[in-house]
Amino acid sequence: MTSRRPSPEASAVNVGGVVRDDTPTDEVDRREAVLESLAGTVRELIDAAIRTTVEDAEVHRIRADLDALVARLRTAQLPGPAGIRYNAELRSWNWGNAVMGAANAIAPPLRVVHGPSGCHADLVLGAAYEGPPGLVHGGVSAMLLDHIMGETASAMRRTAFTGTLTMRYRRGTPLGPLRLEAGIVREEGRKIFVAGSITAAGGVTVEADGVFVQPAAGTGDGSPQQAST
Ligand SMILES: CCCCCCCCCC(=O)SCCNC(=O)CCNC(=O)[C@H](O)C(C)(C)COP(=O)(O)OP(=O)(O)OC[C@H]1O[C@@H](n2cnc3c(N)ncnc32)[C@H](O)[C@@H]1OP(=O)(O)O
Repeated sequence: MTSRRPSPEASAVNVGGVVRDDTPTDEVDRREAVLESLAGTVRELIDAAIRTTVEDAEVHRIRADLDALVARLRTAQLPGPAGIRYNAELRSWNWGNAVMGAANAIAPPLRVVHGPSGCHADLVLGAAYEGPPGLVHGGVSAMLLDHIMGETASAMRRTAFTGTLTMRYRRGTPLGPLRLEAGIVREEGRKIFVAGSITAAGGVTVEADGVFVQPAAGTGDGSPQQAST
């Protein structure tokens, strides 16, 4: 059975940087699952490439095989980054997002759970996220907190950009299972103040405070309320 792919060039209308794309939701879901599966394997590849100890000649043979696979993927591709798309049902998708993009093997990926008092996410970080030996890179911690705090500020109903993000690294964050949490502290006009944290087995490792700013009316990015940046 053949299946149609979401076809951004055919049906996309650009609305202020976010693209209206009338691909039906069931096709978006199907394609997302396909790309997510590919990203999972590429994520394994990244981890394996970091940790392999096979001999040099084998590394060269594997690289040649991978070069051929990359060429096959590039026979049909977008002209640039994936961006954010949404359809008439306000199903949005941002498959290239650095933190939670379904097609992005660099993304951990983050699965954010929205609750009554904020958001949380459980994830496991492996060798690809190392900074100090055995510990999470500080920039990765900031990236993860930026995202979950931004989602918390946005609350699935408004656009809010990171204005200022302040990190306190209390102790090293070990690679492995982690929990991210974020909650709104207060709001003042267009500013939303958010607190966030990373917790590992031994307790809190990183705390963050952020000011997220809703762009002034008429200067938004045109996205539907639930589109993620
Ligand atoms: C479901 C959705 C999920 C979404 C998840 C998103 C997670 C990811 C979040 C990100 O990473 S967003 C990408 C990183 N951030 C950016 O690229 C933002 C770049 N900067 C901007 O777009 C603008 O500078 C910004 C929207 C932040 C503010 O521009 P405005 O023109 O709206 O600000 P304006 O000068 O009118 O100031 C409005 C208020 O915000 C305050 N403000 C402005 N910039 C600020 C800043 N940078 N930090 C703190 N406060 C700031 C400013 O003082 C003022 O406070 P008061 O009302 O009390 O006077």
